[in-house]
Amino acid sequence: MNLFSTKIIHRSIRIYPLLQAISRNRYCSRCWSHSHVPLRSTIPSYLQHATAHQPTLLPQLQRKHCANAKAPTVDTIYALSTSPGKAGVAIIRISGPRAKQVVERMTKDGTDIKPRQVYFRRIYHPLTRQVLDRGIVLLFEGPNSFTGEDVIELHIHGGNAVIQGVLDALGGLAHFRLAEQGEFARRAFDNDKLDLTELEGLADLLNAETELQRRLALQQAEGGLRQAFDHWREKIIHSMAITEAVIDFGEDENIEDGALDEVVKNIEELRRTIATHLDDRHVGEIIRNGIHVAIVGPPNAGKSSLLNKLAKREAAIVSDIPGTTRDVVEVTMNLGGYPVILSDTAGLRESDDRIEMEGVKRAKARVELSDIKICLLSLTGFDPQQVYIDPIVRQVIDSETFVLLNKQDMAPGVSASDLSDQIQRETGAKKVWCISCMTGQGMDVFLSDMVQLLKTRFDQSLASPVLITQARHRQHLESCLESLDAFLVLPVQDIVLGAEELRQAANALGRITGRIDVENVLDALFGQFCIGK
Ligand SMILES: Nc1nc2c(ncn2[C@@H]2O[C@H](COP(=O)(O)OP(=O)(O)OP(=O)(O)O)[C@@H](O)[C@H]2O)c(=O)[nH]1
Ligand SMILES: [K+]
Ligand SMILES: [Mg+2]
Repeated sequence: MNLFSTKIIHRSIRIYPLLQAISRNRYCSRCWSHSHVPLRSTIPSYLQHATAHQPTLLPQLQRKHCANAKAPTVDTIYALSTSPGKAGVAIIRISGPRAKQVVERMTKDGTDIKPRQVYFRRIYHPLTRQVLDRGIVLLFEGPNSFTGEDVIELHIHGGNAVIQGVLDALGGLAHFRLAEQGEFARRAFDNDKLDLTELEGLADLLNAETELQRRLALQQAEGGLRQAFDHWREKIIHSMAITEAVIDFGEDENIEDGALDEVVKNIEELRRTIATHLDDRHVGEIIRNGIHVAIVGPPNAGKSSLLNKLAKREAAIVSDIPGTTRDVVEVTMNLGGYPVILSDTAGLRESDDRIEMEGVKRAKARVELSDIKICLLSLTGFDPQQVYIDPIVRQVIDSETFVLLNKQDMAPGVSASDLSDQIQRETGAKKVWCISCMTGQGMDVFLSDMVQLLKTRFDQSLASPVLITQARHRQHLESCLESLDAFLVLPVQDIVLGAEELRQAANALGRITGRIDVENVLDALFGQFCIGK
């Protein structure tokens, strides 16, 4: 069966509907890869590819995937999906072609089980018929399950012997085996239930420590990024189909005038969209990884005292000896829902002590890497008439720095607000507060102001549905942008090169969602999952 013969194509009055068909069918619907189709291919040749890969064109052909797609899995896998250890309830998840056997062989009357309904059943050993436990049995029939295969969940009592008994019994069934780390998620990916960004979102959701990280991860796990990236990729692929049709047939033959102008216009628009998303001040990545806040300042200002106060534990050594802290001391904390990684650093000063100078070097390096810089100064012996800040400290204060004047308890006569204003003017810092780590004075105001500042800095960007959360996404988006730019500067005659640039751009987006070149990313990703996920 040849749906579109070359003859029909040449005779077609309007090539656009056909181009749409091509742009849909030309790329393997499974992997969206196009690399195995020669660039200067004829329409029949890509229809040949399309029919082999696109079941809607030739339903009698079994759905065949190209090399990027996975072979069907055979083993049925099982694992404890809840945390190991004693608990009220434990959930064992089973996925694979033989999953239903669990119901048939390990419960009585197993045959009457309907998908997505809850059954309270005795659970038996399939061979000895010994009762292992009583619990809930749930069936999710493929493809409407997490993995896309038949999935059984057994909710049993969370005692070690019960769990082990049921796991051992499952191991006794033929073609059943314990799942590897992240294998359930892997099957979900292989069965097109999730793309790479959704998997990454899922991993982040399991690791989320704060409200904001949870929100961000959930948005991504639900396909927020996939939709955007796929949509952009489709736009490029559509433009590519038109470009290649022009290569094959020339703009004069049956192709609407200005087809290429339309392509250029679309690509320019897409370029702007992607550039806007890249210009996001790294908000998504910062929230995902934690906001790095560095505390710097002269020795004995109370930096370690501040860190301990905020962390609510004695994480760093405090003493009245200047130069106590040498290494960078890090604590993670939740500041009003924002994930913060707070670093205490060595006091900045010139010294003959080699180890202390190494500490100073590390302090400066940490300041460079931080998203937010807090410079702590001591009010002991501070003379408001003649403010002196050591040049080595002054160097790190810029218009983005927050200054904290500590030990307010040691300067009782000084007006906090007047002094803050004065120091702000003199140093050009972003904002100045007076506090005391000893008495807790001024601490509430400082913390609520900080949360407000974080809100101002992050919340607007966080509302965006397409937030780049990983360096990996940024890298591929940048290379996509580079290819689009290269396409846009090419003269019209270089249309063959232009099509190649578009292909590169589409591939770059495909790498984000895992349509192509995914193996190395997958290995790293599945390592983050536990056995039962
Ligand atoms: N009176 C008073 N003393 C404080 C306050 N904060 C810290 N101190 C004291 O100041 C001294 C130095 O505190 P640290 O926290 O070790 O100071 P640091 O800035 O980490 O010092 P280095 O690590 O040596 O750079 C200690 O004796 C603290 O108890 C405060 O608010 N008021
Ligand atoms: K100290
Ligand atoms: Mg210290």
